[in-house]
Amino acid sequence: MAFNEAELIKIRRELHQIPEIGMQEFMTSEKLLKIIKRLPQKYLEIKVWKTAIVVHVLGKKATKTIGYRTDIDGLPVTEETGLPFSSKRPGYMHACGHDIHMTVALGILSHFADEQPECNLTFLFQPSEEILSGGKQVYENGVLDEWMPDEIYAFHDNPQLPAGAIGCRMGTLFAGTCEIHATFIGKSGHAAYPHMANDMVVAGAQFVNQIQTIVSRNIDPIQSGVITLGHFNAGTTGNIIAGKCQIDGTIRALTQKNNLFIQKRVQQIAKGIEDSFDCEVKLILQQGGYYPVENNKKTTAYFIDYMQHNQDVNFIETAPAMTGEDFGFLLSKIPGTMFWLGVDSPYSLHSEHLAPKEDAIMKGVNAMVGYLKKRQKDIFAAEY
Ligand SMILES: CC(=O)N[C@@H](CCC[C@H](N)C(=O)O)C(=O)O
Repeated sequence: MAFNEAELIKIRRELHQIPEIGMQEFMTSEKLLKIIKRLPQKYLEIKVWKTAIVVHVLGKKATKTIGYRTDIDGLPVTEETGLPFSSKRPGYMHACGHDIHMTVALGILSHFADEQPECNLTFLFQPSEEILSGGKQVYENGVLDEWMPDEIYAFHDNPQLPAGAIGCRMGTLFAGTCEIHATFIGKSGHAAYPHMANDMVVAGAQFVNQIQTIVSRNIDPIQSGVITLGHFNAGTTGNIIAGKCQIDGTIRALTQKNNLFIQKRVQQIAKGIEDSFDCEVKLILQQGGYYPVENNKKTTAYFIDYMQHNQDVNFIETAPAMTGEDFGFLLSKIPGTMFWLGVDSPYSLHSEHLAPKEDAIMKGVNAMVGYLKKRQKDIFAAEY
């Protein structure tokens, strides 16, 4: 029997209590595996790679494979929701809702473990979406190879949409991102003798200010980009000149062209700081697999049409968002569609207060089971 709503909510709460960060999702992966092994195994084959799990469901007419991906990692956030099933791991939380993502995936899988699908289905329980591009790692290590999907789907939960609503759009859904890690190395010294030191607070502050001219002065205003430098650390106390400064941040752009252009400007500015402050700047720009999430024309038109015409689905056409997702990498290799699932919360993703509404879970499962059934039938009909 497919999991019912009460069973899924129980699973979600158990997963919520054991958040683990990217590539360290050991308890999560073990728990998922236990749940998957409770399902009828007749059509299933399971493969484990590090903390990733791939489940292949053998279809009746196994010529095509549809993929479905969920991420499984949590964040280094101290939960402050006050929920009775709050994180049991201090300092870690499912603050991006991946516990909801995993639960919906299990709900869909449980349906097709019970009722054999027409096409093959490949379910990917993917580690490390927030850091280290888990999707890229899985793909490049050949983990999907033997069950490679012909098309693939995934969602991200969205606190700003009503619980259970499906949001999507043709074209780009999310930005491509790139992490910035900049270390400024000068010379520390006494506050009274600046001429004998090389002050990295001043160099770092110049870097921050100059970076903020990239989007405002170099990007076409009709397009968009964001550079947020969320971490600045320098010095120890007020009367010592800091010889070192560490700045970390992230670039976001809706096209890969603009992302690469911003990366180039960050490099130029870092070089300029090095020259003008006579210091060393170690700059690391890390994009990994965080490409813009570009929805495939064909699968997305089909997806939107199905959701719009399904009376049980509250479909909302959404604008592009500056959030990032390493599903962008998988979509650069496999045609497919990413969408939002509304979870209705006044708090944003990554907030320590985020408490997604659980009635989104069953609505998400039903929408996707319905979609996958229809899609399989139509793929099969088109083939024969
Ligand atoms: C949905 C979401 O919040 N995704 C993350 C992805 C992180 C990308 C990477 N670590 C970076 O910061 O560039 C996001 O922050 O948008």
